[in-house]
Amino acid sequence: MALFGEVLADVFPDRTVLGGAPFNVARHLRAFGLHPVLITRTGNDAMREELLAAMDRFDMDTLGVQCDPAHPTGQVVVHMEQNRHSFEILPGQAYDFIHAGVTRMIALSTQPELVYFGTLAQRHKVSRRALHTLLQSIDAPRMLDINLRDPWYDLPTVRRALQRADIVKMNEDELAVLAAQLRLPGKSAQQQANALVHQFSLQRVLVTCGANGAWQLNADATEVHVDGTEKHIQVVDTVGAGDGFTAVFIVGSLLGWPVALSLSRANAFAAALCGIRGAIPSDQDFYAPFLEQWKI
Ligand SMILES: OC[C@H]1O[C@](O)(CO)[C@@H](O)[C@@H]1O
Repeated sequence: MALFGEVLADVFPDRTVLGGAPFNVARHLRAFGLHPVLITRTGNDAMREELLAAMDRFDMDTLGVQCDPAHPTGQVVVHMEQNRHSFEILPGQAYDFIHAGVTRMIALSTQPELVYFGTLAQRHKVSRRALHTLLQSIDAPRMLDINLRDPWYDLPTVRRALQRADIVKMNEDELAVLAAQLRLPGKSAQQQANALVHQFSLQRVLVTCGANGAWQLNADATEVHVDGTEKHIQVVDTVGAGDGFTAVFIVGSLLGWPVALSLSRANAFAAALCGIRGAIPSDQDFYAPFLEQWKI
């Protein structure tokens, strides 16, 4: 698997944790026994050293982590208000300058069976170009994680990303934003997702609804819905819960789990992530009950 986009430091009021959706998804995939290659770029700074050390601890491949001499490793300040959070995403970060030529070499040498990409790393033309090169170099299904981050997206980029995707994941708020901005016909979320599937020739759309579960709509209009997990979790923050969901969904797709099972396992894992600070656990024990229960 190749995952393209940002790696960054999520700076919480009490501590700093590594983050960025492609990194988060890659970290989980590795813990679940897959071999993700993260294509990203960091600064030549202490944060890079921390990231490489963490990736080494997590047994992740660092082949795709480029080094930028002029821009810092990404940072996001996470503001917390009760159980809600907002992101202050800084401009001019190393992940905006992912190099196209290097990306192509990595793509050709890894031959991934799935490519994952999001919208944040497309805010700057340099990384947009690298993503374009990646998608041109590889013939594999493409998963787009919508991840709308105000003010760092625009409609033409989102539209182009949708045109290039086979599978699209978003949360229910993002679907509502897309429905308004793309003027998708239909009153219900399902009708709007169906319009999205047809307008962009998608295989499927995956929509998460937080504690209320998730659903998937396929190109043939069939829908699979699962309720949220009943287990009570003491929420620390919900940052990265969606990325955990995505990772388990990918594992399920690659291992051939029935869709409903993938969705409910993805929900359970995402809920557990809400019980820790930031998007990724610092040690492997966090994954043990899931690995055991899912027999992977
Ligand atoms: O994209 C901005 C933010 O989104 C996350 O990836 C979670 O999905 C954070 O780790 C990051 O700071």
